[in-house]
Amino acid sequence: MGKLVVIEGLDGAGKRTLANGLTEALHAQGRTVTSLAFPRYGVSVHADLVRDALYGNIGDLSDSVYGMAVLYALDRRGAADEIREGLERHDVVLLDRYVASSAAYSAARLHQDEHGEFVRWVRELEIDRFGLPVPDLHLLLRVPVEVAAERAARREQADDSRARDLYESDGSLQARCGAVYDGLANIGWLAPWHVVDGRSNVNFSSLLAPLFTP
Ligand SMILES: Nc1ncnc2c1ncn2[C@@H]1O[C@H](COP(=O)(O)OP(=O)(O)OP(=O)(O)O)[C@@H](O)[C@H]1O
Ligand SMILES: Cc1cn([C@H]2C[C@H](O)[C@@H](COP(=O)(O)O)O2)c(=O)[nH]c1=O
Repeated sequence: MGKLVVIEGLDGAGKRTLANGLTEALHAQGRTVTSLAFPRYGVSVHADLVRDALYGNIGDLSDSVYGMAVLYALDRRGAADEIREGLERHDVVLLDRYVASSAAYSAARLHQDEHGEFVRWVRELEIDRFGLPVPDLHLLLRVPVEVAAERAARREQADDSRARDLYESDGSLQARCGAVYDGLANIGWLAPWHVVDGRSNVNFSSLLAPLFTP
């Protein structure tokens, strides 16, 4: 049975870049990896509705924290079998964002913390009710909010298709979200968390070692 590894962090933190590095490091160790990134834009109708809402194209939908969270959750529910199959066939299923993204962003939008009502609700919905697989490990890619914002801004300049959405343009939301992520990591919400400093060079071997100790 493979390991379910989830990368979490702020918009622009460098999650995709870390996922690519980890995949290379796992391949270099002779291990097989399959990856998914949530929301699954272009694959899931729920994810595409999320994108429309994040760019203000579905009226007041994005005002509803729970409405948005249900769309994110349905996207993941639609991927549950693929994740389970991936775990049967591969050493690692690597996810760029998962249930903890909803916990962190939505709690931050509601000005709640890791102990709040929303975090409890999202676990009940996605894990208990939808039966989504529980991660073996979260990697929290931690960078100061200003660094993440600067990286997102640079990427926006370089790539027209990556214009910042409602959440990405909200600096105060990103700051609160960073605090909720820290809180989730602190209490080991849902699964173990390992904090990765996104400003230093990542030591992939030491990140991966705990996953494969006999
Ligand atoms: N360690 C790093 N140092 C400097 N720049 C980086 C680093 N990691 C990523 N970047 C750059 O920052 C930008 C954002 O990186 P990336 O797309 O990996 O972030 P992300 O967390 O996946 O973003 P999002 O959640 O918004 O999709 C990219 O332009 C990337 O090249
Ligand atoms: C999966 C997921 C994401 N979010 C937030 C995080 C981002 O601000 C946006 C879009 O994600 P992307 O990585 O920039 O494409 O949505 C969320 O609130 N809940 C989730 O479950």
